[in-house]
Amino acid sequence: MLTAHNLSKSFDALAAVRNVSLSLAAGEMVALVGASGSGKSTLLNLLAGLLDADRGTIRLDNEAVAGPKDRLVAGHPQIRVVHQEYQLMPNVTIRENIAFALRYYERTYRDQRVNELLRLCRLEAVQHHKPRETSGGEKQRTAIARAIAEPARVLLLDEPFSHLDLPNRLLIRDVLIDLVRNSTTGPDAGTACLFVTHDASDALSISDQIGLLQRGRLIQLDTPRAVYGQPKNAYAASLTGPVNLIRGKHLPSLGLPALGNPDTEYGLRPEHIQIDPAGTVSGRVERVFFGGRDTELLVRLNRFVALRALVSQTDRRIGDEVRLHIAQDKLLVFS
Ligand SMILES: Nc1ncnc2c1ncn2[C@@H]1O[C@H](COP(=O)(O)OP(=O)(O)OP(=O)(O)O)[C@@H](O)[C@H]1O
Repeated sequence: MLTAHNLSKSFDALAAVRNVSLSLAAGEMVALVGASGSGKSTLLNLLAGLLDADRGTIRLDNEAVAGPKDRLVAGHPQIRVVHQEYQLMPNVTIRENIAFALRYYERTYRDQRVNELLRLCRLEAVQHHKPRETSGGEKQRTAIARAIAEPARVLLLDEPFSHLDLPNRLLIRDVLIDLVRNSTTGPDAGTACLFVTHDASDALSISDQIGLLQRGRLIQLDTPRAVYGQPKNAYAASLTGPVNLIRGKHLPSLGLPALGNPDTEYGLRPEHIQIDPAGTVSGRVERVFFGGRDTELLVRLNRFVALRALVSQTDRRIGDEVRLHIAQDKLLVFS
């Protein structure tokens, strides 16, 4: 549906987006993940038609999405964007900000739809406040409510959950999932959503595909399971969840066979290292990170190697000696 082909964008000498191709299908959620400065917002603005690409093309169905230099009004009417700064109108209320997106609709429908969006995004209590009288999370939810007020083909969201507390984060995640999943069966069939996030758990849990950006390049685009289970490199592994990075020369101290170049990095997810009295290596607990559902331990094996292990036992203390079982077949070998 939305297809980008070989997109590139530089700011002077800095190549912010390099030769990126991707496509979004109707009913699909795609998460864009990358380190700060890796080009996520630039790519989002290119896809939205808000920034002119140096090279490459963008198409929505069969129509070219033009950049601002070729349009009277920047952007595309069927592509909605939520920026990191929200861009709310400062002098009108939250309610009026949302209603503005529905200004071409008849009054009764508009009022009813605004009420529905206020309820959906838990904004009823602040509907008569101006943006400056609301919290960061309320502003963020207003920007999202405004973006989803009427059906669109594409939603592009730049860190849509960054200011939300956990209950609101889960709420808005559900709102977006429902909207995107149900869009293919409704009369206005087919919304696709691409969202930028720094949070691996959001990317893994609600997207159909994760795109990983590294210094402007899309280094991996695949399902959450594939990206988490077979990350392309150490950077991809670290962005998608906790990982132990181990140099080849240290593998034997983990009871693993030496592989390839001694300086090559390998990865091991903490959940693949377990406390086991029959385990092949031993170490001393150096830190304990209580996580509610489980606990992560930092276990020092020797001067050079300390491993994070995800364990269900919550009674381990700093200084405890433990034996570890390492799932050898789960060693991440990067391409
Ligand atoms: N208008 C601009 N002029 C010059 N450089 C820019 C401009 N916009 C972005 N950049 C640079 O391009 C690179 C990519 O920026 P971008 O905002 O796309 O990164 P990002 O991945 O969204 O970062 P963050 O996660 O911190 O928001 C950065 O080095 C940034 O400084």
